Amino acid sequence: MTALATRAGLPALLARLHGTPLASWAATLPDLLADKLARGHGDLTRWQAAVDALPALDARQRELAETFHLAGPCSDAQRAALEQALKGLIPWRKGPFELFGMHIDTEWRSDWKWARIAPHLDLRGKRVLDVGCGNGYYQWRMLGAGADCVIGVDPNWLFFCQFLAMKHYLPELPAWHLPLALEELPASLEGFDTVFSMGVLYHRRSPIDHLLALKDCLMRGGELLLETLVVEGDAQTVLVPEDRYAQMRNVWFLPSVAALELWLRRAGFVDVRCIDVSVTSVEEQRSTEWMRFQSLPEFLDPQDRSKTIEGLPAPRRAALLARKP
Ligand SMILES: Nc1ncnc2c1ncn2[C@@H]1O[C@H](C[S@+](CC[C@H]([NH3+])C(=O)[O-])CC(=O)[O-])[C@@H](O)[C@H]1O
Repeated sequence: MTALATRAGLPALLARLHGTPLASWAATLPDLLADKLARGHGDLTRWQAAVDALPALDARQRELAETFHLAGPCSDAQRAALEQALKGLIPWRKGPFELFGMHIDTEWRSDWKWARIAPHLDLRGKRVLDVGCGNGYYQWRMLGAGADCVIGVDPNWLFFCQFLAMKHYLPELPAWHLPLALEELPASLEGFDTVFSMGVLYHRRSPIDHLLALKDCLMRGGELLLETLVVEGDAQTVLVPEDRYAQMRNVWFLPSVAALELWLRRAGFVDVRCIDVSVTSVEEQRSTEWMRFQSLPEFLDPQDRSKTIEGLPAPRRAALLARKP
């Protein structure tokens, strides 16, 4: 097993999943990951070096329930080394993270989204899958909400390395990040109590197939939390952008909440309900020192912030809960 796979905590993951419906899948992961790592990504060596440069620090105080905050003894020299290593993993999109007196001011206030969603969930003792987990920000917050273990999948190698940076300080916590797309999981895993898909559906060309794949990961009675971009309208309203949406190229389907509820029911979910609809503000998504590219303020029409720069409805996101019967 490569050093990176070991650092990703695969041996502990295999031990954790022993005796569960996920055990046979887990057994395939070392080879799968080794194969992925061999093909890697051009920048992976640089990002890996940044993770390797993180100073050894004891995060003896941790707060994951209310926010992400780690603290413990840290000299000025160690804090400078920490900052340099973490800046080697820029851009930081999801967060914020507070560690050893350093604040990573990420592009997104992901804590705001979590505050809207978390009160509607009971994750205590649950085995959770976070599809499109990004850098794992929510995985740590899910543990803070009492989840028993959280596996995230996301094919992005930078986000994988950002996750490893946090795991460096929380090595024994039951969170794992696998650099895989949902489509790379086997059919009918049926091993999770709760599955999250946040910010992924609109990137999929076949949204109903995405819902079916998420259902396949759930045990009977398990719960899906689906969060995605929506538009206003009735059960037959869906926006398909002609080209870009808020400058993003790979956006396909933006349904209304009613249409999304219908899709979920057609995909075989029950107890479908919308728990939140929020228009994304320019305070929630913006450029920062840790993400210097353009962000939402530049993607909206400067004369009319209710529209994107392409003249489409500005980002509005809905979170829905649904159960697998
Ligand atoms: N097929 C796929 N399988 C798994 N992951 C994928 C796939 N396609 C894209 N991704 C990943 O899905 C994430 C979408 S971001 C949401 C992050 C977090 N969930 C959030 O809710 O902030 C979008 C946003 O900013 O909302 C990216 O990290 C992709 O690499």
